[in-house]
Amino acid sequence: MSLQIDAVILAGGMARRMGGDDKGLVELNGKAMIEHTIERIKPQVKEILINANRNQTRYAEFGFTVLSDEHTGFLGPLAGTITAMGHTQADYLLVVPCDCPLLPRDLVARLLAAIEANDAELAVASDGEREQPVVMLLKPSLRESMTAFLEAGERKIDFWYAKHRFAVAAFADQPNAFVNVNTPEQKQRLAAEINQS
Ligand SMILES: Nc1nc2c(ncn2[C@@H]2O[C@H](COP(=O)(O)OP(=O)(O)OP(=O)(O)O)[C@@H](O)[C@H]2O)c(=O)[nH]1
Ligand SMILES: [Mg+2]
Repeated sequence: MSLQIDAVILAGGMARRMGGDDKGLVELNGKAMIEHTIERIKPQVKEILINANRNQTRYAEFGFTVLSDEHTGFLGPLAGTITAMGHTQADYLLVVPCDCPLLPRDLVARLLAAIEANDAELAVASDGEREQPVVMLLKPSLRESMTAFLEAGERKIDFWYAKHRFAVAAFADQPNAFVNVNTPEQKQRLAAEINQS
């Protein structure tokens, strides 16, 4: 029996560095930023959930369920992850941000392999040097632990998963995999690179 894997794309932040524009919806090379992420992730999972705290109607136009944070007040990516964990029946939930348009096409396969090889509860991606805390595959049953952590006032995902059996999947062979767009300048630079490639 094969495992069911769903994904949540986190687009629930304030995007202050983007100047307040909704980061998932800003245009990058003719598409909304989140559409790049959707294209990379869709072939790898069963269902996609989009986590957004504004412009929900626009996000719904992509054809997936849109969820807003249960814990309101922009408490960070943990809040969006907790919400999605409560809305999936999958064996594993893939968590990715909306602002990494070049995510690996073998992201799920390698995160899952890392979990299985290490008998871990979750796996986090790494670019070979640094862990990418918003890119992980985890069991939805970890929801209670994550909720307790958030409700204790904690916000940092890497501090949370450090308390669990976690594995790291390195993607050193894909140098651009986790290129992250936080500012209009980073967006322009990436657009130019994509056009050249
Ligand atoms: N659900 C939810 N997601 C968040 C929240 N804050 C950040 N995120 C998401 O976490 C990921 C990484 O966050 P950042 O790159 O810092 O995005 P951001 O917070 O919108 O941007 P800045 O305000 O410029 O830091 C992005 O996919 C965000 O959408 C939040 O309060 N709730
Ligand atoms: Mg932020």
